[in-house]
Amino acid sequence: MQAGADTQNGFFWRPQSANAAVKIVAPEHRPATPKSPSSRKDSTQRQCRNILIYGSCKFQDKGCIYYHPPTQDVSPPQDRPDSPASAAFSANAPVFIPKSTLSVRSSTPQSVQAQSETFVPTPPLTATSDDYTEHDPYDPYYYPPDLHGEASTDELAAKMQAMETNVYDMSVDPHQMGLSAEYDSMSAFYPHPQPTYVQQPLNYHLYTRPLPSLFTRNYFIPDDVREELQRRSEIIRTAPMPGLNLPEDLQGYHSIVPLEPLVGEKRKFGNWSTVVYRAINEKDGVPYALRRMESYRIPHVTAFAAIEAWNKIRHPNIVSVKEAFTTRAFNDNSLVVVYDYYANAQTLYDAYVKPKAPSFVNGRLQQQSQLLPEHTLWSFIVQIASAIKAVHERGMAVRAVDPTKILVTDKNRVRLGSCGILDALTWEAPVDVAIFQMEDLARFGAIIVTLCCQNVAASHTNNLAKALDTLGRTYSNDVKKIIVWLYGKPGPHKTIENFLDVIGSRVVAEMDEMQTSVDRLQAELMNELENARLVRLLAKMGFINERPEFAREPRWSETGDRYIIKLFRDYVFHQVDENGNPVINLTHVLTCLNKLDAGTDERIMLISRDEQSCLVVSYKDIKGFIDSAFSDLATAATSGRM
Ligand SMILES: Nc1ncnc2c1ncn2[C@@H]1O[C@H](COP(=O)(O)OP(=O)(O)OP(=O)(O)O)[C@@H](O)[C@H]1O
Repeated sequence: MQAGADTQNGFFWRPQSANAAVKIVAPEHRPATPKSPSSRKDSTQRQCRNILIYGSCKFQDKGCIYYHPPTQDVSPPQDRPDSPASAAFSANAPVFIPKSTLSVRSSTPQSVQAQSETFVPTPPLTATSDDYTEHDPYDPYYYPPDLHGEASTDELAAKMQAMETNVYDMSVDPHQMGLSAEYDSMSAFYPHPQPTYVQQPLNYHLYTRPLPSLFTRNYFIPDDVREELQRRSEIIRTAPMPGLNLPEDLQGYHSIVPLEPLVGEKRKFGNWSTVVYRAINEKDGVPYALRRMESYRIPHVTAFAAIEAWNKIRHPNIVSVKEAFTTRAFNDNSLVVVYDYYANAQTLYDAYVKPKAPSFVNGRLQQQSQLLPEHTLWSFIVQIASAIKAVHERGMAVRAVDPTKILVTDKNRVRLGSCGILDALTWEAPVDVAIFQMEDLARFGAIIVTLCCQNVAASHTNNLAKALDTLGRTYSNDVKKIIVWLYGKPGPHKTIENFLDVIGSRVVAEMDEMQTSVDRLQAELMNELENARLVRLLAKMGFINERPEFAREPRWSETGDRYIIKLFRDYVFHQVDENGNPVINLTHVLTCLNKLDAGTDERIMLISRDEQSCLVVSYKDIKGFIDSAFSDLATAATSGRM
């Protein structure tokens, strides 16, 4: 049923809610009586507004021309404009005649905005007749001269609009908004007592920066970041290849996928054959990397003590060790060590040392240049040094400082992997941690040479002189110095702490880079902050709106509360400008949805598609209608009716 179909009174009214649709009609032209050319002339027939508002009129006996009923007839104003009683009163009010044009469908009228509770102080109910001045009670667009001086109605409306924009920001000083004159004049208007403004609690649902007016790129996650995250997400979800004959369940891990080829030459870790798998833990649902040492029978449970020690180390440049166990699920005795999994990770060797296949550049097949930029090299040096320091400080040694055991898990982010395995495998051998720590430093030097020369053989001690000569052509003297230091003879001063002292300025530079990177990511996060909840809200509205099975249901027709949801959808998405062109304004959409999600008391005017009726309703009400409609749908779905 269309609005206005209620032929009896020309507007529909729903007693179950405080909202009322009001039919829009052309202004009624009352014939002027010959005796009263101006509307003021019949004012003695009309009740004085001061009586309605303040209970008395100080000009009653001083020439006020309006009707003053006997004292017992006067009931003081009790209802706030937004109270249900007041709303019911307004529902039965005379036909609403909009003053301004309604060519912009569903726009919030200024008259509604002007009702904003936050900034229009309610006059104290105890006000005496001395506190106000005489005014024309029958001009609904009247503003006291004090309030706006010489400003036009439009100017004042614009200021009210500005106040509306900041209505939720209680921290904003009205004087900063250029409203000082209005505020001061309002104080003069209600001098005794001053109205008290209650500080509302902050509503963080509204504290967003939804400023994009169009769907420009700047407001969304950059393509490269999104693609990388998407790729990782897909890799995590890749299903295991059929026919690999892998166990379905491995001590609480399932969906086992090998991360390296199972055919061909077996990979070696020292003397042991090894394979790395990705598997999902059934308890937490998180993917982990499982390194399996094939055909290895652990002689004693004390070998696991080393894994426990590694389990306690948490460092941003070390792949954390979760647990270790033995298994016969692969039809042999295997030792499995479980690590954190980094989707799409590469080893340092694969990323920067392994020769790449030649590729076509400008139509020519060319060898790909992989030369590591010096600032990236220093970043790797600082990160690896920091990881080694964390291990040495605990009286342990890494023992797996090798380009094939260091993972590149993000752009220029490296982590020591495969930690703890050698400790578990060689638990019986006598341990001299100091020697292992010296070895860590020497291997660290070898990694730097390998990265600079892109050749593992260059890092062998007998090739060092030639390697230094080669890398000296590309890299600074500082790089050469630290390589010499790391390859140097062991001694009490050759510690990772001293090494970090030597490269102190590079550490500071790396720290700056990290902070900048965190800032950048946080900025990205800010852009994405609201998306999740707004998408949920949009999904709800999508489920509710335009369901064909509800086409004939009374609750969805123009008299039902769910009709409001339809109109609200139009208000949010289908606005048109004064020329009838669609308004594509993302800011408007985000602002509306944020207010809807927060369920604010702010009221908006919804207008029917035929522009024959309008409805003033708060976001809070609309939120309630959407929630109830959606829960009805959900109930119907679960009970199998849909
Ligand atoms: N924790 C992990 N998270 C994600 N991927 C990993 C993890 N550990 C290893 N990998 C991946 O598993 C694959 C095999 O790892 P592995 O350490 O055996 O490297 P490799 O290049 O095969 O070295 P090697 O030649 O010594 O066997 C590599 O592609 C590596 O990126």
